[in-house]
Order: sequence, then C-alpha cells, then structure tokens
Amino acid sequence: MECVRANFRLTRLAVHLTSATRFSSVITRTNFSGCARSAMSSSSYEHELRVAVGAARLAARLCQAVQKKLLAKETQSKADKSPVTVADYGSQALVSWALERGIGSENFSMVAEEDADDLRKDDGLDMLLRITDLVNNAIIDEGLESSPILTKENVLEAIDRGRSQGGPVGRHWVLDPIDGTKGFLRGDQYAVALALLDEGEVVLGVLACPNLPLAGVSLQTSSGEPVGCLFSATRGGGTMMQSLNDSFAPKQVYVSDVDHPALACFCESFESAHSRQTLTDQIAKIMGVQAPPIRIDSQAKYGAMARGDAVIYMRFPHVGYREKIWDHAAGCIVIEEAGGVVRDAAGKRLDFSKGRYLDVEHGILATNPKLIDTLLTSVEAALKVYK
Ligand SMILES: Nc1ncnc2c1ncn2[C@@H]1O[C@H](COP(=O)(O)OS(=O)(=O)O)[C@@H](OP(=O)(O)O)[C@H]1O
Ligand SMILES: [Mg+2]
Ligand SMILES: [Mg+2]
Ligand SMILES: [Mg+2]
Repeated sequence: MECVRANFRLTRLAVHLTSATRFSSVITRTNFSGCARSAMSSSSYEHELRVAVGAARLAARLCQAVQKKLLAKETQSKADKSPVTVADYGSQALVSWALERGIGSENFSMVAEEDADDLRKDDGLDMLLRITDLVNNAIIDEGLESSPILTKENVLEAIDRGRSQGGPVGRHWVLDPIDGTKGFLRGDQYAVALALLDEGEVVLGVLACPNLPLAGVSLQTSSGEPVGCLFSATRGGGTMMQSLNDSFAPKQVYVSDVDHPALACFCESFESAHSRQTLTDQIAKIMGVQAPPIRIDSQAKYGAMARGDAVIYMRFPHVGYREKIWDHAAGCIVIEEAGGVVRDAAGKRLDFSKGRYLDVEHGILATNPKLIDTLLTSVEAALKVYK
C-alpha cells in the first residue's frame, strides 16, 4: 500500500537528513525572491509573494544549517516547556528582516510564534550572540549584504516585530518560524510557514519544507531521494510547488480527486499529544478509509495534501488546547488554492481574523470537494461516541 510505504520512508528519511539538500541558488539583491511564478504573473500580491518566498527560503536555509549540527545545548526551555531552538529565533529574525526590507516598515505588522523575552534575560545572552551570528551569516551567504549588518539589538527587535495581535483590519503577516519543532529536533519534517492576512482573509501563503521529498510521500523512491519543497499560493492564483534549491521550475499542484474513501489515505500529526489519534482512527473507519494514516510533522502535511499525496487531513487537539493562526494560515490557503476544502468539525471555514488564536469547533479537516460531506458526516458520527 502506498500509504504504508510513505510512513516507512518518512521514518527512514530522518537518517539521511544530515546529508540532504544544499541550496545551489545564490539569491542576489536583484533576484532576492527566487520565485518564478508563471501562473501568478497577473495576480495581485505579486510583489508580496516574491518577498515572502525569498524570506521563507532564507529562513529555511538557516534551519537546514542548524539542524545539521543540532546539539542538546542548542535547546532552551520556555514557559510552556515546548522546545525552542536557535533556529526558531533565527528563522523569525530573518523573515522579519527580509519582509521589512522588501515590503517597507510603514504599517508593518506581524503575528509570529516567538518573542525575544527569554533572549533579553542575562542567561539568554550566549544564545542571542549565536543567533546574531547565524542570521548575519545567512544574509551574507545569500549575497544580500557583504558584511554583518544586524547587531544583537537589531535581532531582538526583528524577533519582537512578531508581537502584533492581528485582527480583521489591515494587513498582517503571520509566521511560524519553525512549525513542527519536535520534528525539527527529531530530524524529521518541519516547515517555515508564512502567510499574509488582508482584512481578515488569508490572501497569500508560503510553506518551505526542507525535508519533504520532491517526488511525493506516496511514491516509491530511493534512499537518496531529493528533498526540499516550497509551496506558495495567493488567493485566486492557484498553488505552486517548486524545489527549495531551484532544481526544477514551479509547477501548479492540485489536491487528489479520489472520490471513494476506500481508495483514500489520510494524514495527521506525528505527535499523538497534538491530535486525538483514536478519534481520527474511528472517523476513518466510519468513512471506510482502509489505509493506515500518514503521520507527518508540521504544515508539511498541508503541502503534501495539496499535491495529492494524501486525500484527507484531520487534526483534533486534546480538549483545552487552543489553536494559533500561524499553525494553519499558510497551510490552509495552500490546500484551498489547490482545489481542496478546509473546515472545522462543524463545517465552518477557518476564521483567521480573531487575533492570534484560531477558534475551531473540535478540530480541523481538509479534503477534496467530492469527499467533504462524507468526511463531515463521519466526524459527526464519531464525535457522538468519542466526545
Ligand atoms: N498539546 C498540543 N496540542 C495540539 N497542538 C499542539 C500542542 N502543543 C503544540 N502544538 C502545536 O502543534 C504544532 C505542530 O504541528 P503538528 O501537530 O501538525 O505536528 S507534529 O506532528 O506534532 O509535529 C506545534 O507547532 P510548533 O510549536 O510551531 O512546532 C504547536 O503549535
Ligand atoms: Mg512552538
Ligand atoms: Mg507551529
Ligand atoms: Mg513554531
């Protein structure tokens, strides 16, 4: 079964990550975006998209470098005890810097996961200096500047530009500098996830997935398979996938058109603490899905689904957990523009206009238009048993 092979390969993939992709593209001041998007040429948000793609690629490059030499001392706990790495902070600082450089600072607003509080403490200084080095090296390596330009104070400011509350008015960038922190630390899947909200609607999304196989997670590939995908979407402009290292040109991708559950496979969180896997198993059973789930960390799941690797996505956090907008905004538009449907368990579209949190009924679902009604009916039936 393709889905079984996919699970096996994703586990196996971790072993090969350290020798994986090295970016070959050199982004200069004039072609900073690295984006060649034919389908988007006439759409609005074209400039924002180019800047966002460039920012996400730059951050992904830093993440790849850090993942290679990840050491225990590079982790630091924060109030919620989730793992935070220098790459989280470095990625956020870089995206913030690149967006402000490309878009301008006037009315700039960003809702991002991390803040610099821990780095401003005395015992955060070592880490701050390391992050400052990493960020400057990433900028110099890309040919964007020839000498270090960010001081440690600049880095703190760049990270803290992500403190916006978002909301229904104006434009807000939405950033998860590393989505799937646990996957990143494990050497598995993670994503740099960047979206743009305009008057409360997600209008643009970029997912850089450095460890996602280019050939798809449901195809037989060799152990040396190329990895590193970048998905991008703008409202009305479709979803494109390109390689992070420019080894192939962007192509438009679409969700699977499988219309029978028996032929469908679903994807969900790798971490059972992040989604109720007993409930999702039950929903799949009621629906008639026979294949075991593909478990992938992070919004790489949304990218995989957008190109048809899986037909259904389900996420049911444990009771009491509140979703954040940066965990879904980019992924949501990437699936919708690939022809998919994203809903909560009550069948409502996700509303990203309420601030930093995303309030959903029970959980988040995605599939193609042919299967959404069956999926919602199956969810309703399963929730009657497993509240
Ligand atoms: N308890 C709990 N329940 C639900 N969700 C949680 C929980 N804790 C964390 N998170 C968020 O999950 C993000 C990781 O996304 P996934 O669950 O899709 O990936 S994974 O399989 O868990 O790696 C993860 O994103 P990052 O923090 O960016 O890694 C968190 O925002
Ligand atoms: Mg986190
Ligand atoms: Mg996240
Ligand atoms: Mg994160």
